[in-house]
Amino acid sequence: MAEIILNSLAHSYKASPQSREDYAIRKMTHTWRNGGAYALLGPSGCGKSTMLNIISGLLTPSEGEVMFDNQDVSQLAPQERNIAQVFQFPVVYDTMTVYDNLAFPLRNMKTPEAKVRSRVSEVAELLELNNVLEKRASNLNADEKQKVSMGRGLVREDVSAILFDEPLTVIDPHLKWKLRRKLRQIHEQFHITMIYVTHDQLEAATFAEEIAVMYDGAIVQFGSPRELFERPNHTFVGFFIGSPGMNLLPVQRTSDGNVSFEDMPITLTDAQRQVLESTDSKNIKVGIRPEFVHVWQEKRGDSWEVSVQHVEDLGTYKIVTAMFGTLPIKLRIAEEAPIPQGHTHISFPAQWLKLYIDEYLAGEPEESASATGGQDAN
Ligand SMILES: Nc1ncnc2c1ncn2[C@@H]1O[C@H](COP(=O)(O)OP(=O)(O)OP(=O)(O)O)[C@@H](O)[C@H]1O
Repeated sequence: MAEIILNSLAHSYKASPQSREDYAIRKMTHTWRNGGAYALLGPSGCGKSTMLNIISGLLTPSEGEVMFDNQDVSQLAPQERNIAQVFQFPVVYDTMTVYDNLAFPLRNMKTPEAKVRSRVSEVAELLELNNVLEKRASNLNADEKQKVSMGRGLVREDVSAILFDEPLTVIDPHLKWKLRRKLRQIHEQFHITMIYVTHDQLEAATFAEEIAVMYDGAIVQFGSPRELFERPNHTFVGFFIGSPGMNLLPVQRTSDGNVSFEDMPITLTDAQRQVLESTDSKNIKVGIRPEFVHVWQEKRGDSWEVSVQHVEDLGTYKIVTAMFGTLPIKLRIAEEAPIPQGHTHISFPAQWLKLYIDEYLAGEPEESASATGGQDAN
């Protein structure tokens, strides 16, 4: 097991990168603590696989260092790094039995056969592969093959970390949930550093204690699922996490230090006003999650009227789409709440109204500051 530090890391697939766009990973410093269960979450093409391959040594970064427990492993080959990697598609030896596939990484390290037996049977039991141990891998279905791939990652006790690159893609939907829970259980049992790449927020939240959200080659936030939900550090996190994502409203400054959206004044907190004053950026947004918008039957002093466009009944709650000025916004209302018709009134509780300057969260009270990715500018 190891703490993994990515130190001023950057990667470009181009021989002589010129601009920011030429980098698949923009310069960043990030620590994956020893024994943590992490998810690396982001859309297609944001650099997740590139980062995993740099950690495992399949790829040498163009800049920066990879440290395992203070040892610089940047120049070490994958086999010297003691990392297990499970890919999207199964990697098994078709001609071997399941038992021999699982035993392979241990035998490679000249582990005594008695130890191989006990470890293989432990992992086979965890992954419910006991009944197929004597089968040839070529006779397995896709689910079973991927379980064998995972088993080969899990069988060695001495690995520094296990990296999973969208490992459940080929797995039958009803088995996915079960396997995710299983991986979590395995983590609790063995406390191995695990990094799990996915573009699915639910998958990330069920597996990980902490999630690194990656966007455009950078980790834009690193935090618990709750932190990402309640305090998105970047507009992308607000938009990407949650269902539906955060409402983001482009706003203008007003002469009293607050902001307005399409001439509707929005009052900020003192901390938000202060930080707004300290910059002259014109890229200003406010964000509020559909869950936190207050919906009122009657007009109130601090409310705005919106016109209801659409109500989607999702059983335990409803999602209302309403026009706020010219912008459609989403409101989440409880199952038992009256369904707004025609026009309704909304307000934004100060605690949940977030300010974004140049897409990054600004003006939050210090004590609620969450961990961030610590990315350098590039
Ligand atoms: N071998 C390569 N050569 C050139 N460019 C590459 C290569 N591999 C990835 N890229 C580019 O690097 C960027 C990051 O890709 P990467 O595969 O790391 O993203 P990802 O988040 O894992 O995406 P996905 O979820 O689709 O696998 C993308 O723009 C991609 O096109």
